Amino acid sequence: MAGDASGIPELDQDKYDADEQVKIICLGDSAVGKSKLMERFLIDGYRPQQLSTYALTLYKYTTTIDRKAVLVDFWDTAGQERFQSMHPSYYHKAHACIMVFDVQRKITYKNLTNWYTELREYRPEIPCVVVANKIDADMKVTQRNFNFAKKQGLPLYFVSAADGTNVVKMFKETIKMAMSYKQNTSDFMDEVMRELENFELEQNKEESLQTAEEGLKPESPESV
Ligand SMILES: Nc1nc2c(ncn2[C@@H]2O[C@H](COP(=O)(O)OP(=O)(O)OP(=O)(O)O)[C@@H](O)[C@H]2O)c(=O)[nH]1
Ligand SMILES: [Mg+2]
Repeated sequence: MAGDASGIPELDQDKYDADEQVKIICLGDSAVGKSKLMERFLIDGYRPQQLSTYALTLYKYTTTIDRKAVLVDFWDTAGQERFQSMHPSYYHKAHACIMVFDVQRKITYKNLTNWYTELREYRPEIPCVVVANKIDADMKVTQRNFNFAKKQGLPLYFVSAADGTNVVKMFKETIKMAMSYKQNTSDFMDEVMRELENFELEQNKEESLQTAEEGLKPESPESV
């Protein structure tokens, strides 16, 4: 189990001035290159040293889609053999998933089935992409058939965090999928959550109006 993420405060959307906020999670065995892919996308860089992610890392990224400012929270973790599975809060309210394997290690491809099963337990409907990483090590792999993605009807991207091939394309398309999921979801629980959020917003508005009105009331003669 990864570190308990439930203690993480909700990100402050206002602070980033975003119209929308989406959460994208990353899954896959240890050392498939999850963190390096984030690094490549977010800072257009890549440091080859081996550094395993400790429990959970959160990256924030802002972009504009259809003239809307979008704040993306990328969740990266060391999910892997060491922990077997993720804490449910990792999946909580995620809008898309990037599932990575290493084209050089067959076991990481086989384990996609386990990651996918767990993902669907918590998030049955969110868009998910399959990412075949490290193609720089052997370009021939792009000719091979990776049937898992096809069988599950998921998009498959051949990428390299080391040289950057397809990294931006994969992330941008995933962000778009996350946005469109958020806007058009038919997931019942998500609808309920959205209603609740709207309800809370309305309530807060009413409360602050009330406070403002009270502040405007003339002081009663007794209090003078
Ligand atoms: N050749 C090659 N090596 C890569 C690529 N991406 C990552 N690596 C190497 O693979 C190793 C693991 O990369 P990480 O990004 O730390 O893997 P991770 O999936 O985040 O691993 P955990 O944090 O343990 O879950 C590092 O030594 C990287 O340099 C790639 O595209 N090509
Ligand atoms: Mg990592």
